[in-house]
Amino acid sequence: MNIFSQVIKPFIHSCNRFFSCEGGATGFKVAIAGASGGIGQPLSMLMKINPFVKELSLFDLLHTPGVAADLSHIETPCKVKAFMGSDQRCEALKDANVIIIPAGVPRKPGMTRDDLFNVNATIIKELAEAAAEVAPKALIAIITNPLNSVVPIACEVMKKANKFDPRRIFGVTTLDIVRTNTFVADAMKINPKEVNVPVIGGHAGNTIIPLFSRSKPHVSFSDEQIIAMTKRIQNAGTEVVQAKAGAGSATLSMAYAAARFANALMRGLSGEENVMECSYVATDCGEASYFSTPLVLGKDGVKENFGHGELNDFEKQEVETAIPVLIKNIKAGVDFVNKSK
Ligand SMILES: NC(=O)C1=CN([C@@H]2O[C@H](COP(=O)(O)OP(=O)(O)OC[C@H]3O[C@@H](n4cnc5c(N)ncnc54)[C@H](O)[C@@H]3O)[C@@H](O)[C@H]2O)C=CC1
Ligand SMILES: O=C([O-])CC(=O)C(=O)O
Repeated sequence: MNIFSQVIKPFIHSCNRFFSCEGGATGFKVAIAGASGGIGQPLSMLMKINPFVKELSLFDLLHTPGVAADLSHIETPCKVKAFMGSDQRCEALKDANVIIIPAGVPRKPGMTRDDLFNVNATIIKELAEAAAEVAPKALIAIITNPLNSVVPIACEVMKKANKFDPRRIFGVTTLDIVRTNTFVADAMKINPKEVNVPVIGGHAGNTIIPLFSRSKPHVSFSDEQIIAMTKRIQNAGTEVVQAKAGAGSATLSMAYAAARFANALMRGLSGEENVMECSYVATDCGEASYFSTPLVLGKDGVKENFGHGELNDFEKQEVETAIPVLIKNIKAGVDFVNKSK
């Protein structure tokens, strides 16, 4: 049996949310930092079988030669290269079109995402410094937590290096959308592929704001159902952390979500029109200087930021609650870079 034509190709066609490439397979270099981890390994596999990817550069402090050797046997044209240790960081990222960053520690039960700041802030700072030097035009998709703070860290580093382009740095919030679509589809007893609900704000607790008023298809949930579902989405990461009972946080669903987002970035890069995803980016649309909103993606990253658009009263209240939390999270990231001159 030919695994590629009989298994992977049909799988790719059935997953059009993260494998459609209408613009044609131009062939991009994708670098993954944190490639040996719980997210990094399945994400690397999904990139190896993505038709847009011609070169996959795997970077981590550990184990990348083994991960790369394993992936390199998959029968797709994409070439896989391994880079291990801090002294290979720059070589790994050099001239990448897309850099995806799941490097850093995950939560254990009882921890908040903010508890990861002390370790992960430095990791993001070092990776952003390397990207500024060797891949200043890359689209950078950051997964690492606390997302609300580390995206500002990457942007501040780029500003210092005079390489900042707000269109090119993204906090990946796609897992919140993926979860919302799944939970809505379950409640409506329909196929999740038919559901699309934007999720705005940030990526921690009550900064995660699903917009049921803009759900496609329209949902007619009661106020109680909306409140319960919003709380479940805001707590979904913790739900996985508790279920894994000390063995980390969401990895497989996150790898899926990151693959969907990276594919959207590459669809935009390849010239496809009307590619839309929500992501946490630098913005001047509101009170918080970083906010996740629906975006159109193009050849230079963000082509258009729609802001959060029209909200109902419940959603307005959720945004008001989120803003001071986001402002505090953003300040922590900005201060971290500016204090460690
Ligand atoms: N944005 C989101 O929706 C989500 C974010 N996350 C976050 O993603 C991050 C990674 O999670 P997992 O993959 O489960 O963790 P993991 O511990 O399984 O993997 C992290 C990997 O990063 C590597 N790493 C550590 N320091 C590094 C450095 N300086 N350079 C390159 N690689 C380095 C480690 O060696 C390890 O292989 C965590 O911070 C977690 O909180 C997790 C799920 C969802
Ligand atoms: O909850 C965590 O620590 C990981 C994460 O961000 C998520 O699953 O949404």
